[in-house]
Amino acid sequence: MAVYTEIPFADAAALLERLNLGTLTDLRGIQGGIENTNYFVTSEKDGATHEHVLTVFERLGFDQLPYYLHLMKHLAGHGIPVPAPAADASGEVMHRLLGKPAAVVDKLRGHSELVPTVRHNEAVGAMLARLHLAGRDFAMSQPNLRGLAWWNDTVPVVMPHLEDSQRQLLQSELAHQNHIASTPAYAALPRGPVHADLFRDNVMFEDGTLTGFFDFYFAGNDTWLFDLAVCLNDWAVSHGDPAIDGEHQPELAQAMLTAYQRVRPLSAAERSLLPAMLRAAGLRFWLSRLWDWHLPRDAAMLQPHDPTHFERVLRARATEARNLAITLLEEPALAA
Ligand SMILES: Nc1ncnc2c1ncn2[C@@H]1O[C@H](COP(=O)(O)OP(=O)(O)O)[C@@H](O)[C@H]1O
Ligand SMILES: N[C@@H](CCOP(=O)(O)O)C(=O)O
Repeated sequence: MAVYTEIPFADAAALLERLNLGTLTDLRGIQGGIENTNYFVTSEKDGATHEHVLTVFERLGFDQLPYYLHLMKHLAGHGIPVPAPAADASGEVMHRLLGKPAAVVDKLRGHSELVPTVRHNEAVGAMLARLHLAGRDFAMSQPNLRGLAWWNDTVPVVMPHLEDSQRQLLQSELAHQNHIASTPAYAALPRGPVHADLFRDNVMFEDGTLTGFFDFYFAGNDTWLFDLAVCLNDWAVSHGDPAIDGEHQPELAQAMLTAYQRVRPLSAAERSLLPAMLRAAGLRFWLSRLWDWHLPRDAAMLQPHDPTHFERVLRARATEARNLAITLLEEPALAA
């Protein structure tokens, strides 16, 4: 479940009224997600029915949210299918409900594809590249708050909860990522606003067609390659069966990479650092899952994901990443 804050009907109705979205007719808590309180809201305006998503932010504060909400607005304005946030009469897109920050965004059609095919991965790869290009003239900047600085702060916090082999993996990977971040090749990576959490459950499809990317609340300015690596580690690995969980799925990875590069070919620096970024993306989500698992801020408020899946992903990427990336990038279709 993901309704941490119960929103009274009257409060939601008053907010919709203020946003000129009509009269609230239905308010349904959404069972899904782990970070925020989400409701589907239905309203009537000028004889038509409208659907939106009302989010109350449980972790993020009033300082960080403008970046995410304005990025969504910017991308939607540039033709990327992203839920646009509703503004009040003064143009403000961040609102307040029960003392917490809140937003109302367009409801996307369709559902998530948890077992994607090559077609789904092609659609996501192409749209991700379009998103990166569309973000180039976004005026605001905010670091990826789950980036290297957070990894360095958080590794010592989770360390006491781990077994020796896990400690070793975490420490050596952090050292590797600190080294990579200091190299000229890393400095040469193109960057801009990135989603940074574009997992299968943050993309909608309807009848096989991509209808949108959502949940931008881990977005930030970072390398485009890191964003692509986050996607590859979720959309192109095995899930579920413990015997193969976390294994690379070459056909799915190839589909995403090829489609991405048709829109924006990777630079030489990006091609050389794909293995390192696949590891970085594995580390990022293993670490956040460990942190949620072992150090819940409030047990009643969090539904942590299983960290072991990303431990497997990281171990696999750390041992195979170089060969894997070389194979992927040597495909004739991708040769520069
Ligand atoms: N804009 C949207 N359009 C349609 N459904 C949405 C939208 N935003 C959220 N949802 C639904 O709410 C669920 C939880 O949202 P999510 O952003 O993943 O929550 P959290 O940030 O708490 O992890 C999603 O799985 C999806 O079903
Ligand atoms: N995608 C992350 C967790 C973030 O949760 P979300 O529901 O907001 O996408 C993970 O799988 O660890």
